[in-house]
Formats: sequence, structure tokens, C-alpha cells
Amino acid sequence: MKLPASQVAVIEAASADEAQTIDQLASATGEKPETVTGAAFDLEADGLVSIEEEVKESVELTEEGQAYLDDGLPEVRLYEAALELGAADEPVSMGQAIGASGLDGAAVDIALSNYARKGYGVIDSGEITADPAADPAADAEAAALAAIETQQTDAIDAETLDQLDHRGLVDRSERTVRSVRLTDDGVTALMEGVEAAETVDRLTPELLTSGEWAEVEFTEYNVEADAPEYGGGKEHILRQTANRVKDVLVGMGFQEMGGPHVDADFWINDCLFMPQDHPARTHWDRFAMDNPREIDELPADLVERVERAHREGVGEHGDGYHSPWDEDFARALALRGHTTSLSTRYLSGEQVGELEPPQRFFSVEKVYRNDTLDPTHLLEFFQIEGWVMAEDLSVRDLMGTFEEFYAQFGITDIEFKPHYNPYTEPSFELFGTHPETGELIEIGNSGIFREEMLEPLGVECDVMAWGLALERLLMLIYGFEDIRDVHGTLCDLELLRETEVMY
Ligand SMILES: N[C@@H](Cc1ccccc1)C(=O)O
Repeated sequence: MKLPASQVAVIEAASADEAQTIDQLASATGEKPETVTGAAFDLEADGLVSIEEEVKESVELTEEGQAYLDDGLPEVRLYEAALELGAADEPVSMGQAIGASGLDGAAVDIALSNYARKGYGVIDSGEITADPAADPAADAEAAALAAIETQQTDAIDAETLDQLDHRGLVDRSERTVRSVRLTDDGVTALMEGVEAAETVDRLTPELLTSGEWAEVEFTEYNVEADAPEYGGGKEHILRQTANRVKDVLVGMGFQEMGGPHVDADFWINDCLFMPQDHPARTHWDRFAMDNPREIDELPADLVERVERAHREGVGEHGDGYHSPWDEDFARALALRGHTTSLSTRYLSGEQVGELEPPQRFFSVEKVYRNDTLDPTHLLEFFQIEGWVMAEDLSVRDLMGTFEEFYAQFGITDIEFKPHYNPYTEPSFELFGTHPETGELIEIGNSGIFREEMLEPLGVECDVMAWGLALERLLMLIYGFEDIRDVHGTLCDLELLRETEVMY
């Protein structure tokens, strides 16, 4: 029987008595594991070998797990230090015990949260005891770390392994181990004799130039063979979603706005009838620029109208803030905290000239806020800004626009909550239900721009507007629970590689 060379190598190395793993066959034949797998599948298709599959779990120490294996688990180090200080007889100060243990930073919290759980002693009002009966040498987690290093994982009980996993000390993964055994037909074929057929598994420039390609026999592709995984580059899920949002809005008749990431407070806040003493305008919330500190150019007549609206209000019964208004303050440059700065630039005529209703504009751009990092907040995020300028707009138009927009992403249960913005009346926050946790999460803010904002900008009809968070939309579409998994230095590459794009 004639077979391709790799199949001959595998059939000759395989045995009828004892199944051999792909790795064993690879070292016996000197072929690559993926070549052996391919050959084995082909032989199986011809009935010459049988393949058994077994899913094996492999466990490896993480960096933290390795560190604890080398230096001892933090709770054990704390126990030993406490014991040394006499905490077996009477409670000692926790500060002292921690100092003596040499633990610092996060390791202290880790020691404390595992100490009592594992029966090393009691921690109460700043004091610690050490149970003399506790035995660190019998610590199941410590023993398991050592066993994992030497790959003797069979003896570790499931609960201990789960605990180590929960503590982030081990990485567990599953892989399919295939074993190959000769069938009766395989044995017969071997006895009758197999020899290597000349087959070619890749087309080379030499084969092409010599013309030999026309004569040779090519090996068949085996699409079921295991192959190494290559994590090729792909467009980030957040960028994909941003582009989808742009397509949807363009489809709804909107035009895209663009403008500076660093802008004058005038465009970011003053034009929005945001009083200069508003808490969002303090240095706590904004990222101010040092160099340059101020914008050079502001349209003088607009500055005057905006200042007047702040001081005196607008219209017959209007009333201003009666708070200080200072042009220097309005000139200060900062990273924009919302893209509503683009809306003020466009509505004022500054960016593309005077606009006649009806108009629809949007942007999907980054904004920057000095928030505390948590699962739903980053220092920067993408805002889906938008506005519609027309005669006689109502809240129905606003809500209808959102329903239409979110429905394009399969989200049909958005909820509205009355809200307050200095620049809109009425105002609404938008909420959506997280598909995994069932929690209502805030997804945006919106409203109808007030007279005090529109009049100085020279807009005489109605404008409804909004700022929606792209990352929150992503959470609703894909069920992400922590935006730090999606972007930033802590992002989960595996998740990003494996998330299927939904349309
Ligand atoms: N600027 C608001 C969003 C918004 C824009 C326009 C009108 C109303 C609200 C925010 O960042 O939350």
C-alpha cells in the first residue's frame, strides 16, 4: 500500500496493543504534532488506525502563585510572624505582626482575608491571635502549589483547586489529548507492507519554475487537523461598534461633526449655560491644560451674548445666574468632558456657518473625565453625541429617536428618567437592562436645549440633543460587565479575540 510519507511514519510508529498520544508519536517520528494529527486523521478515515479523544485539564501557576510558592502564602507568613510574637498565648497587635511578617501592599489584605478562613487564628479590633494547633505544613493550598509546579496535580482535591483558582494563583485550561491505536486493518496493511508515496504538501517556487508541479501528487487538505492558533490582528470591538453606530446614524439622516479634543471652556460649558461656579467646572472634574492655558480666538459678539445670558437670562421673564462671569475663565483650555462642545460650535455657526432647520448632526468621539476608575467608569470614554434642529420638536420626537436608534442594536426596552441639566429642559436620563446581571444601567443623558442656550447661539427653532455612552451600549449588546475588560491596560485580550461580532 502506498501512503504519504507522514502517514507511513505514523502507522509504523503506532501500535495495536497500546494507544499512543500525538505527542508520543511526534517524538517517535520526528514529525511536528500537527503533521502527526493530520496523518492520524487520514489514517483513521482509511480505517487503519483508531483515535481516542480525552479532554485533559492542565493547571499552571500564575506569577502570583509562583511567588507564594517561593516565599510562602501571605496568611502562613502572617501566622508564623504572629506565633513568633507569642500570639499563641495572648493576642498581639496586628501592626506588629504585619511588620514582623515582612508583608506589604496588597499582600497584607490577602493575608488578612485568608487568615481566619483557614483557621490560623482570630483577628479582632486590631489584634491577632495564632491558634497553636494550626499547622502550616498541612496547608492544603500550599501543598497544592508545590504539586502544580511538579505537575502532580491528580492528588489535588477539587475544592482546593477551586480556591486557588478563585485567588488567581492558578490558570486552568482544557485541551484535547488524542491517542492513536492500530486497527486490525492497520496491522494487516503493515504486514503486507506500506511504502511512502511521493506526495507534495506545498507548492514551492521551484516546483513552479521547473514545471514539476504538473506531475506531482498533492496531499489533500485535512480541515479537521489540529493546527496552532494564531491570534491575528482584528478591529477592536469598540471601534467596530463605533463604526456601526455611525452607519446607523447616517442611515437615520445625520451628518458627522468633528472638532478639537482640547477646547476652551467657553465651548464646553459657557455656551451650554453652565454657570461658571458649577461643580463640574472645578479642577476636580476636568483635565485642565497647562501649555497653552488659553484659547486665542473667541468670537467677540458671541462671547458678549453668552455673558449676557449668564448674567441677565434670556427673554422677557428671563433671569440669569447672578453669579460672576469672567471671560478669562471661559478662555481656559481643557480636555473636553463631553462632545456637547462640538454641538455648541456647530449650532453657533462657528464650525460650518449658519445652519437652517431642519438639521441632524452626530459624533462618536472620545471625552475625558476625572472619574474614579470602577467597572463602569474610565477616565475617558466614547460619547455618541447628537442633535436635531427643527420647528416644534417635542419629547415624543426625542424618545422616538432613541427607540429607533437602540432598536437597530436589538435593544427594545430602554427606560427614561426625568433629569436635570443646566442646558436642557426637559431632560431625561436613559437606562437599559444589562443582559447578564439584569440591572438597570444608565446609558445616556438627553433633553431639549433651553432658550438661555439657544438664543445667544442665534438658533431660533427647537433643538433636541443627547450624549450616549458607547461603552454602555457595548455592555448591553455583548453583556460585558466591566469596561476595563474592553479597553485600557487591564483589558482581557482573550475576551476581545473571542467575542463574536454581532450584526
Ligand atoms: N452633555 C451631556 C449629554 C447631553 C448632551 C446634549 C443634551 C443633553 C445631554 C453629558 O455629557 O452627559
